[in-house]
Amino acid sequence: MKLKGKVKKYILDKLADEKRLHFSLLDPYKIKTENELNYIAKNLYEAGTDAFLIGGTLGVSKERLDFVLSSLEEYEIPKIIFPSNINLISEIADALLFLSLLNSDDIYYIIGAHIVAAPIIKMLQLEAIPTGYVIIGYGGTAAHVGRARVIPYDNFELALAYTLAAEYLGMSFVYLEAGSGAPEPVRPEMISFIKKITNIPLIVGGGIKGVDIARRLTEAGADIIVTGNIIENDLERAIKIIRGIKNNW
Ligand SMILES: CC(C)=CCC/C(C)=C/CC/C(C)=C/CC/C(C)=C/COP(=O)(O)OP(=O)(O)O
Ligand SMILES: O=P(O)(O)OC[C@@H](O)CO
Ligand SMILES: [Mg+2]
Repeated sequence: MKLKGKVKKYILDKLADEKRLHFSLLDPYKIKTENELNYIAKNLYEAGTDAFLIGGTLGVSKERLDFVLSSLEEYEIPKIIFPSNINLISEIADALLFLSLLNSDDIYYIIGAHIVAAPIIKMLQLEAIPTGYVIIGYGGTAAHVGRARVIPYDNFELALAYTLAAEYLGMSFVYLEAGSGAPEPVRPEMISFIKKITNIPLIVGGGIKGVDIARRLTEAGADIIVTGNIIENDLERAIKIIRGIKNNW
Protein backbone atom coordinates (compact mmCIF):
# COMPACT_ATOMS: atom_id res chain seq x y z
CA MET A 1 0.00 0.00 0.00
CA LYS A 2 2.81 2.39 0.91
CA LEU A 3 4.16 2.02 -2.61
CA LYS A 4 0.97 2.90 -4.40
CA GLY A 5 1.67 5.65 -6.93
CA LYS A 6 5.40 5.63 -6.15
CA VAL A 7 6.52 2.49 -7.90
CA LYS A 8 8.49 4.05 -10.74
CA LYS A 9 10.40 6.22 -8.27
CA TYR A 10 10.95 3.22 -6.00
CA ILE A 11 12.43 1.23 -8.88
CA LEU A 12 14.64 4.05 -10.14
CA ASP A 13 15.92 4.84 -6.63
CA LYS A 14 16.63 1.17 -5.96
CA LEU A 15 18.43 0.86 -9.29
CA ALA A 16 20.58 3.88 -8.46
CA ASP A 17 21.57 2.15 -5.20
CA GLU A 18 21.90 -1.46 -6.24
CA LYS A 19 22.53 -1.29 -10.04
CA ARG A 20 20.65 -4.50 -10.81
CA LEU A 21 17.23 -5.74 -9.83
CA HIS A 22 15.15 -8.88 -10.18
CA PHE A 23 11.42 -9.09 -10.85
CA SER A 24 9.44 -12.28 -10.26
CA LEU A 25 6.72 -12.97 -12.82
CA LEU A 26 3.75 -14.79 -11.30
CA ASP A 27 1.11 -16.15 -13.63
CA PRO A 28 -2.35 -16.23 -12.00
CA TYR A 29 -3.46 -18.95 -14.42
CA LYS A 30 -0.63 -21.30 -13.49
CA ILE A 31 -0.67 -20.81 -9.71
CA LYS A 32 -3.64 -22.80 -8.53
CA THR A 33 -3.92 -22.55 -4.77
CA GLU A 34 -3.36 -19.98 -2.07
CA ASN A 35 -0.88 -22.31 -0.31
CA GLU A 36 1.19 -22.67 -3.45
CA LEU A 37 1.20 -18.92 -4.00
CA ASN A 38 2.17 -18.18 -0.39
CA TYR A 39 5.02 -20.68 -0.52
CA ILE A 40 6.40 -19.34 -3.79
CA ALA A 41 6.00 -15.67 -2.84
CA LYS A 42 7.60 -16.10 0.59
CA ASN A 43 10.64 -17.84 -0.90
CA LEU A 44 11.11 -15.26 -3.66
CA TYR A 45 10.70 -12.38 -1.23
CA GLU A 46 13.19 -13.86 1.24
CA ALA A 47 15.70 -14.44 -1.57
CA GLY A 48 15.51 -10.71 -2.31
CA THR A 49 13.34 -10.29 -5.40
CA ASP A 50 12.57 -6.59 -5.90
CA ALA A 51 9.02 -6.71 -7.27
CA PHE A 52 6.24 -9.05 -8.27
CA LEU A 53 5.03 -8.82 -11.86
CA ILE A 54 1.64 -10.41 -12.23
CA GLY A 55 0.37 -11.49 -15.63
CA GLY A 56 0.18 -14.01 -18.42
CA THR A 57 -1.01 -14.06 -21.99
CA LEU A 58 -3.50 -16.91 -21.92
CA GLY A 59 -5.97 -17.98 -19.27
CA VAL A 60 -5.70 -15.01 -16.92
CA SER A 61 -8.97 -13.63 -15.65
CA LYS A 62 -9.51 -10.50 -13.61
CA GLU A 63 -10.69 -12.72 -10.72
CA ARG A 64 -7.45 -14.72 -10.72
CA LEU A 65 -5.43 -11.53 -11.02
CA ASP A 66 -7.21 -10.04 -7.98
CA PHE A 67 -6.77 -13.24 -6.02
CA VAL A 68 -2.99 -13.14 -6.58
CA LEU A 69 -2.73 -9.40 -5.90
CA SER A 70 -4.66 -9.59 -2.66
CA SER A 71 -2.71 -12.63 -1.47
CA LEU A 72 0.54 -10.70 -1.97
CA GLU A 73 -0.56 -7.69 0.02
CA GLU A 74 1.70 -8.35 3.03
CA TYR A 75 4.94 -8.18 0.99
CA GLU A 76 6.57 -4.78 1.03
CA ILE A 77 7.73 -4.80 -2.56
CA PRO A 78 5.74 -3.49 -5.56
CA LYS A 79 3.00 -5.62 -7.03
CA ILE A 80 2.92 -4.61 -10.70
CA ILE A 81 0.45 -5.78 -13.33
CA PHE A 82 2.04 -7.07 -16.55
CA PRO A 83 -1.05 -6.88 -18.78
CA SER A 84 -1.66 -8.85 -21.92
CA ASN A 85 -4.89 -6.95 -22.53
CA ILE A 86 -7.33 -4.39 -21.13
CA ASN A 87 -9.21 -6.86 -18.94
CA LEU A 88 -6.22 -7.00 -16.59
CA ILE A 89 -6.47 -3.67 -14.82
CA SER A 90 -6.98 -3.74 -11.06
CA GLU A 91 -6.95 -1.12 -8.36
CA ILE A 92 -5.43 -3.61 -5.91
CA ALA A 93 -2.08 -3.39 -7.71
CA ASP A 94 0.58 -0.83 -6.86
CA ALA A 95 1.17 -0.05 -10.56
CA LEU A 96 0.70 -1.35 -14.09
CA LEU A 97 3.29 -1.63 -16.84
CA PHE A 98 1.74 0.55 -19.54
CA LEU A 99 3.22 -1.58 -22.30
CA SER A 100 3.31 -0.53 -25.92
CA LEU A 101 4.44 -3.41 -28.10
CA LEU A 102 6.62 -1.32 -30.37
CA ASN A 103 7.36 -4.02 -32.94
CA SER A 104 3.75 -5.11 -33.38
CA ASP A 105 2.09 -4.97 -36.77
CA ASP A 106 -1.22 -4.35 -35.05
CA ILE A 107 -1.99 -0.82 -33.93
CA TYR A 108 -4.14 -2.24 -31.12
CA TYR A 109 -0.98 -3.37 -29.26
CA ILE A 110 0.82 -0.09 -29.92
CA ILE A 111 -1.84 2.47 -28.96
CA GLY A 112 -5.31 0.87 -29.28
CA ALA A 113 -5.54 -0.96 -25.96
CA HIS A 114 -4.06 2.11 -24.35
CA ILE A 115 -6.80 4.55 -25.21
CA VAL A 116 -9.37 2.09 -23.90
CA ALA A 117 -7.36 1.45 -20.74
CA ALA A 118 -6.34 5.05 -20.00
CA PRO A 119 -9.67 6.40 -18.66
CA ILE A 120 -10.07 3.29 -16.49
CA ILE A 121 -6.54 3.69 -15.12
CA LYS A 122 -7.31 7.35 -14.37
CA MET A 123 -10.55 6.47 -12.63
CA LEU A 124 -8.81 3.85 -10.46
CA GLN A 125 -5.88 6.21 -9.79
CA LEU A 126 -3.51 3.43 -10.73
CA GLU A 127 0.10 4.28 -11.54
CA ALA A 128 0.91 3.56 -15.19
CA ILE A 129 4.58 3.01 -15.98
CA PRO A 130 5.28 3.81 -19.66
CA THR A 131 7.24 0.88 -21.06
CA GLY A 132 8.35 0.10 -24.59
CA TYR A 133 7.90 -3.65 -25.11
CA VAL A 134 10.13 -5.14 -27.79
CA ILE A 135 10.02 -8.83 -28.69
CA ILE A 136 13.17 -10.55 -29.86
CA GLY A 137 14.11 -13.98 -31.20
CA TYR A 138 11.74 -16.71 -30.11
CA GLY A 139 8.76 -14.54 -29.17
CA GLY A 140 6.48 -17.19 -27.75
CA THR A 141 2.81 -16.65 -27.03
CA ALA A 142 3.15 -12.90 -26.47
CA ALA A 143 4.61 -12.43 -29.97
CA HIS A 144 1.91 -14.54 -31.57
CA VAL A 145 -0.95 -12.80 -29.78
CA GLY A 146 0.62 -9.37 -30.10
CA ARG A 147 1.39 -9.85 -33.81
CA ALA A 148 5.01 -8.90 -33.31
CA ARG A 149 7.51 -8.88 -36.13
CA VAL A 150 10.19 -10.39 -33.91
CA ILE A 151 13.68 -9.00 -34.11
CA PRO A 152 16.28 -11.70 -34.90
CA TYR A 153 18.55 -12.54 -31.95
CA ASP A 154 21.56 -11.23 -33.86
CA ASN A 155 20.10 -7.98 -35.21
CA PHE A 156 21.54 -5.65 -32.60
CA GLU A 157 21.08 -2.51 -34.74
CA LEU A 158 17.35 -3.09 -35.03
CA ALA A 159 16.92 -3.67 -31.29
CA LEU A 160 18.96 -0.52 -30.64
CA ALA A 161 16.75 1.49 -33.02
CA TYR A 162 13.60 0.45 -31.13
CA THR A 163 15.24 1.22 -27.80
CA LEU A 164 16.33 4.67 -28.94
CA ALA A 165 12.85 5.34 -30.30
CA ALA A 166 11.35 4.40 -26.93
CA GLU A 167 13.80 6.70 -25.20
CA TYR A 168 12.97 9.61 -27.52
CA LEU A 169 9.24 8.96 -27.00
CA GLY A 170 9.85 9.54 -23.30
CA MET A 171 9.17 6.03 -22.06
CA SER A 172 10.53 5.09 -18.65
CA PHE A 173 11.74 1.57 -19.44
CA VAL A 174 12.34 -0.74 -22.38
CA TYR A 175 11.44 -4.39 -21.88
CA LEU A 176 13.49 -6.62 -24.19
CA GLU A 177 11.53 -9.87 -24.29
CA ALA A 178 12.70 -13.14 -25.87
CA GLY A 179 9.32 -14.70 -25.09
CA SER A 180 8.15 -16.78 -22.20
CA GLY A 181 9.98 -20.11 -22.17
CA ALA A 182 12.36 -19.04 -24.94
CA PRO A 183 15.03 -21.68 -25.65
CA GLU A 184 17.54 -18.85 -25.91
CA PRO A 185 17.31 -15.58 -23.95
CA VAL A 186 18.22 -12.20 -25.40
CA ARG A 187 21.99 -12.25 -26.00
CA PRO A 188 24.24 -10.40 -23.55
CA GLU A 189 26.09 -9.00 -26.60
CA MET A 190 22.84 -7.35 -27.73
CA ILE A 191 22.40 -5.79 -24.29
CA SER A 192 25.95 -4.38 -24.15
CA PHE A 193 25.59 -3.04 -27.70
CA ILE A 194 22.39 -1.19 -26.74
CA LYS A 195 23.63 -0.09 -23.34
CA LYS A 196 26.68 1.66 -24.80
CA ILE A 197 24.42 4.01 -26.74
CA THR A 198 21.22 4.48 -24.70
CA ASN A 199 20.39 5.59 -21.18
CA ILE A 200 16.92 4.13 -20.75
CA PRO A 201 16.72 1.37 -18.11
CA LEU A 202 16.44 -2.10 -19.64
CA ILE A 203 14.18 -4.86 -18.38
CA VAL A 204 15.25 -8.21 -19.85
CA GLY A 205 13.26 -11.43 -19.77
CA GLY A 206 12.32 -14.62 -21.54
CA GLY A 207 14.11 -17.95 -21.23
CA ILE A 208 16.42 -17.00 -18.35
CA LYS A 209 16.88 -20.30 -16.54
CA GLY A 210 20.22 -20.09 -14.77
CA VAL A 211 22.35 -17.85 -12.63
CA ASP A 212 25.23 -17.66 -15.13
CA ILE A 213 23.17 -16.23 -17.97
CA ALA A 214 21.35 -13.90 -15.55
CA ARG A 215 24.67 -12.52 -14.33
CA ARG A 216 26.06 -12.22 -17.85
CA LEU A 217 23.01 -10.19 -18.80
CA THR A 218 23.34 -7.84 -15.81
CA GLU A 219 27.07 -7.49 -16.44
CA ALA A 220 26.23 -6.56 -20.04
CA GLY A 221 23.93 -3.81 -18.76
CA ALA A 222 20.50 -5.32 -18.10
CA ASP A 223 19.04 -3.27 -15.25
CA ILE A 224 16.19 -5.60 -14.34
CA ILE A 225 16.00 -9.35 -14.92
CA VAL A 226 12.60 -11.02 -15.12
CA THR A 227 12.08 -14.72 -14.54
CA GLY A 228 8.76 -16.50 -14.88
CA ASN A 229 8.80 -20.15 -15.99
CA ILE A 230 11.73 -21.12 -13.79
CA ILE A 231 9.72 -20.02 -10.74
CA GLU A 232 6.94 -22.38 -11.76
CA ASN A 233 9.31 -25.22 -12.77
CA ASP A 234 12.21 -25.09 -10.32
CA LEU A 235 11.90 -22.65 -7.44
CA GLU A 236 15.36 -23.53 -6.08
CA ARG A 237 16.96 -22.40 -9.32
CA ALA A 238 14.90 -19.23 -9.33
CA ILE A 239 16.17 -18.45 -5.84
CA LYS A 240 19.76 -19.02 -6.97
CA ILE A 241 19.22 -16.60 -9.84
CA ILE A 242 17.92 -13.93 -7.47
CA ARG A 243 20.78 -14.40 -5.01
CA GLY A 244 23.28 -14.43 -7.88
CA ILE A 245 22.00 -11.20 -9.37
CA LYS A 246 21.89 -9.49 -6.00
CA ASN A 247 25.21 -10.95 -4.78
CA ASN A 248 23.35 -12.23 -1.75
CA TRP A 249 24.53 -15.83 -1.34
C1 LIG B 1 -1.96 -0.99 -21.65
C2 LIG B 1 -2.72 -2.23 -21.46
C3 LIG B 1 -3.71 -2.28 -20.36
C4 LIG B 1 -2.56 -3.29 -22.23
C5 LIG B 1 -1.56 -3.37 -23.30
C6 LIG B 1 -1.34 -4.76 -23.63
C7 LIG B 1 -0.25 -4.97 -24.64
C8 LIG B 1 0.24 -3.88 -25.50
C9 LIG B 1 0.24 -6.23 -24.71
C10 LIG B 1 1.30 -6.62 -25.62
C11 LIG B 1 1.13 -8.00 -26.15
C12 LIG B 1 1.09 -9.14 -25.15
C13 LIG B 1 0.18 -10.25 -25.47
C14 LIG B 1 1.85 -9.13 -24.06
C15 LIG B 1 1.88 -10.20 -23.03
C16 LIG B 1 2.79 -9.82 -21.92
C17 LIG B 1 2.84 -10.91 -20.88
C18 LIG B 1 1.88 -10.86 -19.77
C19 LIG B 1 3.76 -11.89 -20.97
C20 LIG B 1 3.89 -13.00 -19.99
O1 LIG B 1 2.99 -13.97 -20.31
P1 LIG B 1 3.40 -15.35 -20.98
O2 LIG B 1 4.28 -16.06 -20.03
O3 LIG B 1 3.88 -15.07 -22.36
O4 LIG B 1 2.00 -16.00 -21.04
P2 LIG B 1 1.60 -17.52 -20.94
O5 LIG B 1 2.18 -18.02 -19.66
O6 LIG B 1 0.11 -17.44 -20.94
O7 LIG B 1 2.19 -18.19 -22.14
O1 LIG C 1 8.87 -17.26 -18.35
P1 LIG C 1 10.24 -16.81 -18.73
O2 LIG C 1 10.84 -17.60 -19.86
O3 LIG C 1 11.13 -16.67 -17.56
O4 LIG C 1 10.02 -15.33 -19.34
C1 LIG C 1 9.66 -14.27 -18.49
C2 LIG C 1 9.05 -13.11 -19.21
O5 LIG C 1 9.97 -12.31 -19.86
C3 LIG C 1 7.95 -13.52 -20.12
O6 LIG C 1 7.19 -12.43 -20.40
MG1 LIG D 1 4.09 -17.64 -18.73
